[in-house]
Amino acid sequence: MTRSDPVVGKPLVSVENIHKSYRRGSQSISVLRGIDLSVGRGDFIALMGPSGSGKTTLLNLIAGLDRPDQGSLIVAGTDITQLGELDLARWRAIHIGFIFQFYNLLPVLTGLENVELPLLLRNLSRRERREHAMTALELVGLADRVKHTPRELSGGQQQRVAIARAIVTDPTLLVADEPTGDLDKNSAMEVLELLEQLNREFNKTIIMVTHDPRAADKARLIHHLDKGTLESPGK
Ligand SMILES: Nc1ncnc2c1ncn2[C@@H]1O[C@H](COP(=O)(O)OP(=O)(O)OP(=O)(O)O)[C@@H](O)[C@H]1O
Repeated sequence: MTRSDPVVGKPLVSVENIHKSYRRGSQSISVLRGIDLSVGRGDFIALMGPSGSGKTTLLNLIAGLDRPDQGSLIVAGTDITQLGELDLARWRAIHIGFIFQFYNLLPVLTGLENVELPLLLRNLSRRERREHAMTALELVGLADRVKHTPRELSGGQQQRVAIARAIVTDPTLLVADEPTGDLDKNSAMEVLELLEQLNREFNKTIIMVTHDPRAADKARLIHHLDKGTLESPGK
């Protein structure tokens, strides 16, 4: 990953008139109702809104984990609504780094092995994989914890391992769903400062779903979702 000056500009994510509903029995629940959103390269945005307003649904659509019923989703130059399952999975592996609320680390692997995982899909030697993973772990401040398994680490340390895993492939976009939702105040602040550093120093584009106003405060722009529609951004 290269260190660079912050550049906010050309949209990296362009969401147009997205609609999404889920079926529950015979009922159809409309979750997103005509969302338009543009996220610049190098931007850091927070998605806020009441529980059930559709934040995770929108994040998953942008990250290519789910598909909209209607609308276009241009992310990193590709209309991902047009990709088949296999191409979409390949696209995700190249372009998206995922950070989840509950870290989603594999408990039987060490921190280093967890961070190496996304690199198994790349054409790299074992040594190269190790070097890349070590660099990512150094960046998140965990070079001295690489042999620990997740249960030997605190929540904040586990989330930092998860962030190292998310950045190890140098993805175009980082998506974080409640990254501080399971952390105490101090660990949450460390994780947020790390995200802020990735955005400012490494120009990583970040979309973060959060309920936490302190987390949203770290973003450059806050978008509010309410009942499936987006309000004008504020900050
Ligand atoms: N796979 C699914 N099948 C059926 N309904 C779903 C599915 N995923 C989400 N929903 C429903 O869609 C609505 C929006 O969910 P979503 O998780 O996007 O909201 P959210 O704003 O992220 O909420 P929270 O803040 O509680 O995480 C909710 O009513 C939820 O129950």
